[in-house]
Amino acid sequence: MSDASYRDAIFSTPLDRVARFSFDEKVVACFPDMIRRSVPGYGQILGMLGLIASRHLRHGAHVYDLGCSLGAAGLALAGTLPPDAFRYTGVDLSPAMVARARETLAAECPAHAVEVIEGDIRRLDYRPSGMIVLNFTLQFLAPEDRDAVVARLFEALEPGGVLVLSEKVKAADEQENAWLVERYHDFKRANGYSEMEISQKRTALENVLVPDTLEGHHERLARAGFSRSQTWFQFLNFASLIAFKDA
Ligand SMILES: Nc1ncnc2c1ncn2[C@@H]1O[C@H](C[S@+](CC[C@H]([NH3+])C(=O)[O-])CC(=O)[O-])[C@@H](O)[C@H]1O
Ligand SMILES: O=C(O)C(=O)Cc1ccccc1
Repeated sequence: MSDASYRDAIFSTPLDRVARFSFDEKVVACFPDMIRRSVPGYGQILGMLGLIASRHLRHGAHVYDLGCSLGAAGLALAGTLPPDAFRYTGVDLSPAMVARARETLAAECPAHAVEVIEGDIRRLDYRPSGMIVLNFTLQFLAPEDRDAVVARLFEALEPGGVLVLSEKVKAADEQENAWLVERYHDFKRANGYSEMEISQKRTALENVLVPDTLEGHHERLARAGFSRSQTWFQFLNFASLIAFKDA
């Protein structure tokens, strides 16, 4: 097993048939580079997680990071909060991600209470938690599965708990959406992706990453029981929301 991280060149050669995007070994090997060059505001959102936790998390509470990939949210929390401040469970469906996340967290924050489990967030038996992070994960679930998952997360949160939900979003207005998508492609070009990479990845993500509107997210959070939710971050068509469970 290697802990090297590579530049994302997954869609850089022409493919006869572009397969559906999946979180396999090839993606894991270049994931930090891929997400940094492909998700506007990714680093800033992670940087805020520790600050949000230090304001909202009861000392020693449990935190879930659902669709944790390489455990970046766990690393961000451990970088801000002392070892006794929280217990962290990262969950991911991809065995390759889970293996790599375990190695990284063990090496980077050995004093913190962190674990990573391989599992499907649609079927997990959730334990009571003070904070739940869904950082760019809900967008990969089939739209018909999203309501039930968010409702179960509301039930798992303790009174006063928070859900942080980051997502690629679409605008309801067609012209507004087209402008955001075009500027997002400019953002990718500026980060070194070619026309071919942008277009082949777009094809690979069709029906795999299905964005909702921001309004759709707030409505779903309200249906799940959250009395209050707000958008605290947006950079082009990428946004992060926080939802509060009453104390
Ligand atoms: N049903 C599922 N159950 C569990 N995991 C899933 C499921 N479906 C997809 N995943 C996992 O959700 C993650 C989405 S990436 C999250 C980034 C991370 N949060 C980060 O802050 O770096 C987002 C992106 O790559 O744009 C992948 O690791 C999938 O295996
Ligand atoms: O790259 C894209 O087009 C995205 O929408 C973001 C992304 C980042 C990492 C994996 C899948 C999608």
